[in-house]
Amino acid sequence: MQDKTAVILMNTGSPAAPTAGALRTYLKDFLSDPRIIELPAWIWQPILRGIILRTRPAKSAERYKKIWMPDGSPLMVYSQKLVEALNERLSGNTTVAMAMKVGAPSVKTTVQRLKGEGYKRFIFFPMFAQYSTQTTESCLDSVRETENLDSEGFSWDWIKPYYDRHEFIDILAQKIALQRTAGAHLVMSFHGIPVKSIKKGSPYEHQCRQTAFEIARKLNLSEGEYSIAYQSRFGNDHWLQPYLTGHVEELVRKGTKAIDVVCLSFSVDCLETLEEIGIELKDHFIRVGGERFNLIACLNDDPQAVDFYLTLIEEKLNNPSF
Ligand SMILES: C=CC1=C(C)c2cc3[nH]c(cc4nc(cc5[nH]c(cc1n2)c(C)c5CCC(=O)O)C(CCC(=O)O)=C4C)c(C)c3C=C
Ligand SMILES: [Fe+2]
Ligand SMILES: [Fe+2]
Repeated sequence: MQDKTAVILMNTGSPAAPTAGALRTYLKDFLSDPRIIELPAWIWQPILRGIILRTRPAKSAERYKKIWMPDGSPLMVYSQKLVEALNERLSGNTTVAMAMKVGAPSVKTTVQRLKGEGYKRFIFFPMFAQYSTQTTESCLDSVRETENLDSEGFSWDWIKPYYDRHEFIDILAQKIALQRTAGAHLVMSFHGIPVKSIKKGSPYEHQCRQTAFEIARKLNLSEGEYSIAYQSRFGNDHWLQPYLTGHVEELVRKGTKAIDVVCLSFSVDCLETLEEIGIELKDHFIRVGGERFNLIACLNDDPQAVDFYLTLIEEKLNNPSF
């Protein structure tokens, strides 16, 4: 009989509550990750502790309050729904759980719990379609830091980025087609990262563009009907361009009055989609002269997405090299 296998969905994680105190703990952890801020600690930590952690927690808490759900942050609520949907479809020796890079549940506590329940094989599934050191690799760092995963009798592997998988493209194209508004320009938004990461060899930009081009091809969109932009710039470094805010201003200047925005770096809706795009960007678009703004939902626990994630999990389960 095969060893009991646990599949662990991974994401960045959310604060425990939409309060300044919880945000301080969360941001301290998040922004101390050398994958996120690639500066030597002796330069970065005084800035983080002396400036950022004095001002950002309260501001971020106000943003989280706007989108917080009765059961928690949208990221955690949708991730939990995904875990439940996948568990309903998997039987026998395989279970699905989640673990977050920052906050709870951590990889360490999740693995400890599952080991206690007799699980021997672990498949980690970073829920990011495009590879980046800031997300995928940061999640894998916490796996590597988890004690005894490589010890006798245990094994682990991970599911690779799926930015160009035809099932993924097909599902997204279908969702976009269903949620589009007539005559609107489609903005495909990806999370930004610093350009210096690309110069060091990150495939992230290439993978984002592949996702976008494949979706555009599937939807038969011509060049003027869609565009790519990068959201959420943090700090003063050069990040991937065009920056989303300036990009929508430019669209309005050129006469576009209606846009649909789809956020393709995220598997589930979160602060960065619901508040940053759905509230802040929408307000900005209307303020600068836009008329119709429509945010297309992430895949979340959509049944077709669940089918696709099952395919990726089953491919890994059946991989004899595991
Ligand atoms: C330099 C800073 C950051 C980089 C680079 C970055 C890349 C990056 N992030 C995501 C996805 C998520 N980020 C989330 C929260 C979050 N991210 C940063 C900073 C960087 N991210 C901060 C400071 C925060 C905290 C929130 C805030 O105060 O702005 C989240 C969680 C959101 C939630 O709902 O809880 C996600 C998801 C991607 C995909 C990405 C690069 C590819
Ligand atoms: Fe982020
Ligand atoms: Fe962000």
